[in-house]
Amino acid sequence: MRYEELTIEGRNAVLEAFRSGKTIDRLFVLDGCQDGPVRTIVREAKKHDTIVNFVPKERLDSMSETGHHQGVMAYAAAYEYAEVEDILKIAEEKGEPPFLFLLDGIEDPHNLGAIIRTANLAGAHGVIIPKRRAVGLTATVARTSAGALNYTPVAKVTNMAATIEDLKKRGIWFVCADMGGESMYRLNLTGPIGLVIGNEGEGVSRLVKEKCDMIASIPMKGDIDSLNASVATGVLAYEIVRQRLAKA
Ligand SMILES: C[S@@+](CC[C@H](N)C(=O)[O-])C[C@H]1O[C@@H](n2cnc3c(N)ncnc32)[C@H](O)[C@@H]1O
Repeated sequence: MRYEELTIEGRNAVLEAFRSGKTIDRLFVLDGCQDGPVRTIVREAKKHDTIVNFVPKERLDSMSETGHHQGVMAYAAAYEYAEVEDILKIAEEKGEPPFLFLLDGIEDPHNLGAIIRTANLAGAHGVIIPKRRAVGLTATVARTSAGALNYTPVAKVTNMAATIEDLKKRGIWFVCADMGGESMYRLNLTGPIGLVIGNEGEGVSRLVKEKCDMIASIPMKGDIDSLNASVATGVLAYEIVRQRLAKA
């Protein structure tokens, strides 16, 4: 495991962090804020022996990375990046064929957070992101994931193409999401699978695309050229879920 500092902002994200057992060092609450959800969070903090600081709005605003603290912020001791092996182990323990998301350079933290949220709810075992030229696990990512980041492991790798090559040897098939591929409705997406999603501007890099076994497209009928990366992830992930359920 590798560690990074993490600021958690927003009521839902902070509450989920407590409930998932994450170690929260300090909780900051807007002075005078006493409504039900905030009282629940403060109760959780006391249960976990977390220091609670009541601070003025200006202090919270100056600490906030996202501007959306909703009167509640927390410092987590660390965020744990998983290893790819940890993700495979989760699939094995659940007795399920691995279902992974590989993000080839997502830069927008809102997209990454939304994708982690989808990964969690679609039953993906983990998310793999590259070390360079991509957003990492920031406070905005944590907040946008709506707590999913506490449950869905995220691994960082140096070389996405090499990771795919390695995982292919272990029986995982890779489907590249791209506008110029085969309709996703005609592909068999039921086996151990890695869904590869491209960068918001450049799409999936040539090297990574070449390593993939299939290229899947979501049919588009409108006038513009592509879906948002997190929307495309959601649509494809749920086609994978549908096919797996239909086969079960
Ligand atoms: C905003 S798109 C990238 C658009 C970029 N201009 C390009 O030409 O690739 C971000 C990613 O979302 C996925 N995506 C978007 N629309 C898609 C579609 N209709 N079918 C499959 N994947 C799609 C792809 O993985 C794509 O790389």
